[in-house]
Amino acid sequence: MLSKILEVAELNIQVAGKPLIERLSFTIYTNTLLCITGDNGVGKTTLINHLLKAAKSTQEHQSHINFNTSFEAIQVIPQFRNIDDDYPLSIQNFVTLNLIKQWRPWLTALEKEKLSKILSLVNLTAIKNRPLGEASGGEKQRAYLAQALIAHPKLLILDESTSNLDRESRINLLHLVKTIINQENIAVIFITHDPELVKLFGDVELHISNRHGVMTKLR
Ligand SMILES: Nc1ncnc2c1ncn2[C@@H]1O[C@H](COP(=O)(O)OP(=O)(O)OP(=O)(O)O)[C@@H](O)[C@H]1O
Repeated sequence: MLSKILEVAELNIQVAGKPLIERLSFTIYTNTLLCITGDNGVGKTTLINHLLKAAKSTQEHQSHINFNTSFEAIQVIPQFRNIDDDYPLSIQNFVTLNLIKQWRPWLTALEKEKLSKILSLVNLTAIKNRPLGEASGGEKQRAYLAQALIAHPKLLILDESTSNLDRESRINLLHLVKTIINQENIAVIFITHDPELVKLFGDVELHISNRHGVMTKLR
């Protein structure tokens, strides 16, 4: 059964004293890929930052934003990441960064098993010892995905994660995300400018324009 992960009701967001988003309402459920679309500058990233701030806040004043999950169960793959070509950490050590709370040079048997399962899920087992800096764009995105997934999120947020990938890699990544949504019963918010991906993979679309959001059920 689908359960509610987040409910937004009549939300207004201002930046620099000016309204950016007005009276936005939407709900996101588990096993759902919600695509957020809209022109550059309509406020997609600002909306996500606003939601995350609300999730982190322990105060009850967030009556317009109701998370049914803890802040710890939300993972974000941001739009930009500083991974240079000479970034030395191996793919598996990069993924592990989100697995253990305090650094130590070993993993327990259970942690090793988790790591191996996730690396296999994102098809990175064969190159797990390769420095992340040497990985291709698509492999890097799969490593980011693995790093997020190893924390067992209930909500995963992808901010334009496919924008630097070619068409085939974009489609492969979204195929993988869809598999994970159904396997792990999670919800995914995917900010994108790619109408083909929305059409092929989106369950619902939240389109923002002129400060307002319109929800469309896609399948
Ligand atoms: N702290 C801030 N102070 C002033 N303006 C801001 C602030 N944060 C964001 N903005 C402005 O709010 C608008 C929305 O920005 P945002 O990055 O959320 O858009 P976006 O829809 O994610 O765009 P893109 O598709 O280009 O990533 C932009 O005009 C931006 O310059």
